[in-house]
Amino acid sequence: MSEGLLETAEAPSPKGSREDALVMRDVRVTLPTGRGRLRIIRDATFHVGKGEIVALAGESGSGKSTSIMAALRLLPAGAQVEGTILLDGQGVLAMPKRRLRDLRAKRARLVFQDPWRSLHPMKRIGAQLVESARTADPSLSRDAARRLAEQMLARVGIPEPASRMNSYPHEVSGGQSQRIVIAMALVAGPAVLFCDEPTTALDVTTQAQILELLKELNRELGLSIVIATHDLDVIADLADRLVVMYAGEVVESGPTAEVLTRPRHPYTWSLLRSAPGSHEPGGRLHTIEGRPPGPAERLTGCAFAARCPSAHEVCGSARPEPRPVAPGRTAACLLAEGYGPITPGARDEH
Ligand SMILES: Nc1ncnc2c1ncn2[C@@H]1O[C@H](COP(=O)(O)OP(=O)(O)OP(=O)(O)O)[C@@H](O)[C@H]1O
Repeated sequence: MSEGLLETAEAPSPKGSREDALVMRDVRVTLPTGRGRLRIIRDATFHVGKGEIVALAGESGSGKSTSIMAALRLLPAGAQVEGTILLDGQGVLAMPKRRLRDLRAKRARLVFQDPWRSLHPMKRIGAQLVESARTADPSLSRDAARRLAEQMLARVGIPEPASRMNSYPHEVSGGQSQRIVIAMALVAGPAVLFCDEPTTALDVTTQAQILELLKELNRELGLSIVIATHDLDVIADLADRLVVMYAGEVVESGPTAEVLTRPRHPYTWSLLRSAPGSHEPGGRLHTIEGRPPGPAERLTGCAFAARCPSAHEVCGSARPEPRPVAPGRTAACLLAEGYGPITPGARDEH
């Protein structure tokens, strides 16, 4: 778990520095299962700059949630995490439990897909907000915490916040609950907000409103946001940078607009092609054929090779490492550098 290299990094590097909100470097996660210990994350490297919104994208099971839980050290008992994780400038993996709890109460907060997971059903909303504020700052008086809670409820768009404080979670809608969960995070004054599919359980209109709220909070408070999603449409408008994951690996990363318009990894290209809204002129929606390899499968080459429209023979036997392919961009594809941008039918061209 060496952090030596990062200590000397001054300017933001492709792999991040202590100045970043989050640095994940060569992170490997294994989990104990009925089938033995399985490797869930393989050498994942990415960073989230201060004030940046970074999306983790990929199909279900690609390792987005596990990466977030590893960053917060919230993985189930028995999980083994190797590599380097710096959250708000602090090494997470060797951190004593008390400091870790402090970090999670104040500086790094998590918003789940299901707001009910964060709200106590039997406690009034106001009491939960006050508790969150006072856990983060025990010097805060009950009155000051209530005022802050009301302010934050208003900030996230809850009408009549003072009277809402007296409601129970079951008395508000799903969209409002998610706003309340975000307010619960905000009263702590966090530096980083982790959002794991924060809008998947919501209807389309509410989804758009929550995403707009996240954007505003990022702009106004300088909040760094890490958002896991399998929905490329969601991130296109929200994220500054995109980290694409496949089978527990980071296969591509870079500024969102660039990655979405000129993907350098065939998986990103396939994902884009399969996204709703990217219909071909005939109106056909594509799906990526086949399935990603599971964590129990032994890989000799590229994890995407079996499904890749551009695969060469070498892809089945050589494992690609993420490499810089343009300023601020990486791709883990043997073809990304030597063969230029990935396009349909690329295999036929070589
Ligand atoms: N506690 C666990 N025990 C065993 N395997 C797990 C556990 N948690 C996750 N996994 C496995 O780890 C892999 C990555 O899961 P993860 O939930 O991180 O993916 P994801 O990209 O967030 O997917 P989703 O979009 O469905 O949430 C999957 O193969 C999953 O089955």
